[in-house]
Amino acid sequence: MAGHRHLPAPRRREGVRRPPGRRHRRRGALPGLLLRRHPGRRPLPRVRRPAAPPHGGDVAAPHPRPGPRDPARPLPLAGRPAGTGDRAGVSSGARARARVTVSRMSDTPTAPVILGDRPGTFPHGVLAERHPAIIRQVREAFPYGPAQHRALDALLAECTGGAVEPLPAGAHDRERWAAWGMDSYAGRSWYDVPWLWSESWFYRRLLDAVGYFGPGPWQGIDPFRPSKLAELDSPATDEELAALDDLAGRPADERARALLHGSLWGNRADLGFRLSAEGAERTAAVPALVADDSERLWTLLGASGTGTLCLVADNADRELVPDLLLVAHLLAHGRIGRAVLHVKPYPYYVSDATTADVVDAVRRLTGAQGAAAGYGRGLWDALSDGRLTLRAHPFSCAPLPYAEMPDDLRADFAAATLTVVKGDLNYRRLVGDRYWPPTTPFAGVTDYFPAPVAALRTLKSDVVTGLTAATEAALDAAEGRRWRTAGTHALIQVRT
Ligand SMILES: O=P(O)(O)OC[C@H]1O[C@](O)(CO)[C@@H](O)[C@@H]1O
Repeated sequence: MAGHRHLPAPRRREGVRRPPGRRHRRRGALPGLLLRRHPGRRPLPRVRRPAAPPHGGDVAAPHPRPGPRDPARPLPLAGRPAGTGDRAGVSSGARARARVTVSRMSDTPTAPVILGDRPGTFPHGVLAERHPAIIRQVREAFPYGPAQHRALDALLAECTGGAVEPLPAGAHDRERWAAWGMDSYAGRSWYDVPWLWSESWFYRRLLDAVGYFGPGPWQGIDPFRPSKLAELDSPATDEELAALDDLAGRPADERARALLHGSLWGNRADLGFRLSAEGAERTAAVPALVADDSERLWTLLGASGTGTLCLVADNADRELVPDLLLVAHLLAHGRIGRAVLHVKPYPYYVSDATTADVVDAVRRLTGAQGAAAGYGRGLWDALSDGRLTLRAHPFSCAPLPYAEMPDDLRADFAAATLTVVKGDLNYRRLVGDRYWPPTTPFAGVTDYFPAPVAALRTLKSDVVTGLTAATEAALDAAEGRRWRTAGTHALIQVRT
C-alpha cells in the first residue's frame, strides 16, 4: 500500500530521478507538451525562505503530537454546531468518520499544524506579501467602483494586521463557514490560525469585496478571469497544443505516459505562484521527480474500460488543459469508462479551475489546429453523453483537510476506481497541512480515503510525505529547504 515502500531504485545522483529533457524529445521519446514547459520555465516564489525551523519545531525532530494549544484542534471535530449537515459541506456522519479516521491512523504519528505566524517562513510570506499582491492585481484587473475599492482597502488592512471577522448574519454561506471553524477563529490574528484556513478565508473575503456573491452588477464576475484568459491564449499554450501532433503516431501507452507527465508538470503553471515570482523563470532549477508510483497508477487504470476516474482538478489553463487531455485519452482508449472532474464552485487561489474554466479549456481545444482539436471534440462528446461529468462541491473550497469530507463527497470518491488529486493545495488537504517528516508514509496519512487515491503534484509548500530517507537527504544536501517550495520538484504517489 505505501507508496514509499515501492519506490523504484534511485537513479542518477543522490536518489533524485529527473524527467527526460528536451534532448529526449528530439529522439521522439516524450512529447513537447511535457518537455517544453520544463527547464527554466517556472518562476520561483519571491517570498522569503524559512531561515529557522518552521512553527512547531524542527521537522527532523521526532514528530510531536499536537498539544492542547494546537490551533487545529478546535476546528476539525469539536465546537461545530450540530445538524449543519451536508449543506454546510461537513456532515455529522463525516465528522464521526473523521474520528474513526484518527483512530485508524493512530499508528501514523501526527505533526504540527502549519501556521503563518513566523516571519521568514514560507506561509508567513504568503500571508504578508502574496495576499497583498493578489489584492493589487485584482484591483487592476477591472474598473471596480468606489465600494469595491473601499472593501479591498479594508480587506488589505484586515488580512495583514487585523483579526478574523466573522461573516455577517445574512451571508449566504455563514452557516457553512461556522461549521468550518469561523466562530472558533473569530478575533484571532490571521497569522495565528491554521495557514490552510487563513488562505481559504482570504479568497472567500476577496470575492466578497469585489461583489462576486452579489446581488449587483459584479455578481459572478471572476476577478481572476483576465489573467486566466491571458494564460489560455498565450503562445506557450499554442506551443503545448502543437506538441500533441508529435505524439499522434506513438503507441497509446506511450501517449498515456506522456500525457500523465504533462498533467503532472502542468501543475507548475499556477498563476498565484507566478505572482510572487515574476522574472524568476530563467533561474528555475532542473525539475525532478522525488517519488514515482506511476506504475501502480497504470495498474489501477486497467484495460477493462469500465472504471471511473475522479480527477480533483487544481489550476485552470495550462494545468487544466493537460488534465483534460489525459482524461480524453483514457476515455478514448478504454482505460476508463467514466470520469468525474471536480472543480471549484467559485474562483479560488487565483487560478483554480471552475466550470467556466473547463468550458474555456474545451473550447480552446476544439478551436485549435491538428490533434488538439480531436481531443477537444472527444471531450465535448464525453460531456454531452455523460461519460465526463463535472462536480463543483462546496467542500472543494473548504479550509479543511479531506479527512473531514462530507458524506456525499466521500461516496463519490468511494465509487471511483481511482481518484487523482492534483496540485499542491489539494495535496496539503489530502495528507493534512502539517510539518510532516518527509519520510512519513503516504499510505498512513491517506488511510482515511475511501478508495484508491493518487497525488500528482509539484512541490510548492512545506508539506511532503512518502519520501525515502535517501531522497530527503539528497534534496536537503543539494538545496537546503528550497526543494520543498520552489515548484521545481514533483511527485506521483498512489495509495491503493
Ligand atoms: O496551485 P497549487 O499547486 O495548489 O499551489 C498553490 C499553492 O500556492 C500557495 O498558495 C502558496 O504556496 C500554497 O498555499 C498552495 O499550496
